[in-house]
Amino acid sequence: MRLFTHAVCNAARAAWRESFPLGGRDPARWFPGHMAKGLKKMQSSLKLVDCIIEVHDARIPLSGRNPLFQETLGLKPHLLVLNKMDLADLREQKKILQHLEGEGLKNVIFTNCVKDENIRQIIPTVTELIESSYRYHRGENLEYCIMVIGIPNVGKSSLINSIRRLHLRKGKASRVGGQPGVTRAVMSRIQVCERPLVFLLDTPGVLAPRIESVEMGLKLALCGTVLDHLVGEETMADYLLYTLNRHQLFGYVQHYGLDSACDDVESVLKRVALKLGKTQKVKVLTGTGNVNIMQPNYAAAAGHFLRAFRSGLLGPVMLDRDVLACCVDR
Ligand SMILES: Nc1nc2c(ncn2[C@@H]2O[C@H](COP(=O)(O)OP(=O)(O)OP(=O)(O)O)[C@@H](O)[C@H]2O)c(=O)[nH]1
Repeated sequence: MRLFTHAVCNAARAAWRESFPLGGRDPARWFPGHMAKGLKKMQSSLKLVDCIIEVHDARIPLSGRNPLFQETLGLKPHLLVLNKMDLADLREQKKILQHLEGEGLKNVIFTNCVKDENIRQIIPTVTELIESSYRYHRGENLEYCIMVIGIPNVGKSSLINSIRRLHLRKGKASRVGGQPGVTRAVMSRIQVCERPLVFLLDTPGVLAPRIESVEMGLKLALCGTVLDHLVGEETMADYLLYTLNRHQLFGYVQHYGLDSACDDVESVLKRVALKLGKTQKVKVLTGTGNVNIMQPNYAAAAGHFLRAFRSGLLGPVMLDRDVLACCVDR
């Protein structure tokens, strides 16, 4: 423990990169441009639904949402669910809510689908929202149909399963997976509650057609909304390291048994690889011919570093801290 405290003190004194080298990267190449079909299908199902639940990742509450959702599906009452709250640093929750309210989003709930946290609030909130939006009482026997939308891998299917588990005590109805793109089509209605009678529609994740900046692209990639190999695991690991250091989140030092925090991704990944025994034989040409040497497997180490972050082992993170810092307190 003393060792770790010492390492953190060293880290706090160290000079971290002020910015991340973004030049030459083209996020347009990371994000697939074939999601328009899903959005069209969602639009055509819109007449069947009373309300929209938009799920987004609580680690990026202010960025990366698809603006087309508001444009094409914005006619219906809208609840924003910021999921994966267990992985997010929510110390500035009030500021986040203020900022979202400024954008016209008054109905926001933070959830954790793994532990069913705050899930109980969803049905009463949406039914109240529907009743107040349509300004008439729909009666006891009517059913509600709600479409669940969002970018890939934010937990749309998990949310549906979680609501269903809580209200109906039934198992999974929608497929869940750690990779983006598990749900590929707008699904048929899934009953999630008996009283009131509520059906949810699961939909495929739809990313914005254009990513505003490289940094936003990297944040979206860290949250797993795009396949890692399209961005490059080592680039993502470097951006993760940069973010953790700037936020003074030095959990990775202890997690990987490093001597101190460090801003050089190659050194960190080398230590990660050695600790995990992830080394590989590489042929090197020397004056006496080819010799085999053992080298750290940087790709495997980067993958491990990303998985540790995504499962919360490196501590909760707020990737939108820079955006929040620009928000004016009201
Ligand atoms: N830690 C944590 N993980 C979650 C939470 N909700 C979902 N997950 C995980 O996130 C991953 C994606 O969940 P899905 O429910 O498949 O996400 P989706 O939005 O339906 O994904 P697509 O089908 O790609 O659009 C899975 O590995 C889930 O177990 C949460 O609240 N906390």
